[in-house]
Amino acid sequence: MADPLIVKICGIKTYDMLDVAIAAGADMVGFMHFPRSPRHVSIDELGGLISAARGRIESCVVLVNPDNSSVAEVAALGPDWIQLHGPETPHRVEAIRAEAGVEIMKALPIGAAEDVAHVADFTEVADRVLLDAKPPKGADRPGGLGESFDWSLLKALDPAIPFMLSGGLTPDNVAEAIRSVRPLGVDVSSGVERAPGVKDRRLIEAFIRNARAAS
Ligand SMILES: O=C(O)c1ccccc1N[C@@H]1O[C@H](COP(=O)(O)O)[C@@H](O)[C@H]1O
Repeated sequence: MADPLIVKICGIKTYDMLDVAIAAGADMVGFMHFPRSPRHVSIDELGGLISAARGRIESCVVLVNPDNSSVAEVAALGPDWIQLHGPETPHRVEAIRAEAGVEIMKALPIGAAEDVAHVADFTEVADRVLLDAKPPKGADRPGGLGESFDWSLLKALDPAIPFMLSGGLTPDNVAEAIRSVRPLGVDVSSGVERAPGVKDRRLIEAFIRNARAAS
């Protein structure tokens, strides 16, 4: 039997929405620590949210090209995962994993066949890879833009590489995404919001329901 689908709800900022994601059956929640994001939470807020998640759901802090002191500061809060969503090289991912002592998810931007070829460079240095849409030139952040990518590019990916899928997923397209690319898991942020940074309970519930039904 195939492993159960992992569903991650990212960009949670409030205790209410953390409770909603848990009650709706999510497996992971993500907290953004990146000031340019509409989902940014401060270090103090992160500490509280990670504690509230502990033992109830896996927590993941999303960082963009962090320096060693940010990694240490976040790792000390005890999240289950750190997601690296910037231009970190394989060497840097390996160093951060050693420094942090928590599981590392490496987000990789996919926009063309050459990006798919690059995924294998990260499978040994990260605990999991997350394939996201490549942001358009001039974007002010590397993710969380509600943009999807051409999933057919993933036909070229080595089928032995498990991956999470993100980028523009919504309650309406998540089932099709799962049937098309058979990911290990799905990750959503914008698609379960009613405005940038404002999560919506009904959208979270619909996303998880539709994802489970397709898996
Ligand atoms: O959410 C953000 O603002 C963000 C900023 C910087 C890096 C990553 C970010 N979000 C992550 O991007 C993917 C896809 O998001 P979406 O569903 O397309 O909005 C997801 O992992 C977000 O957490």
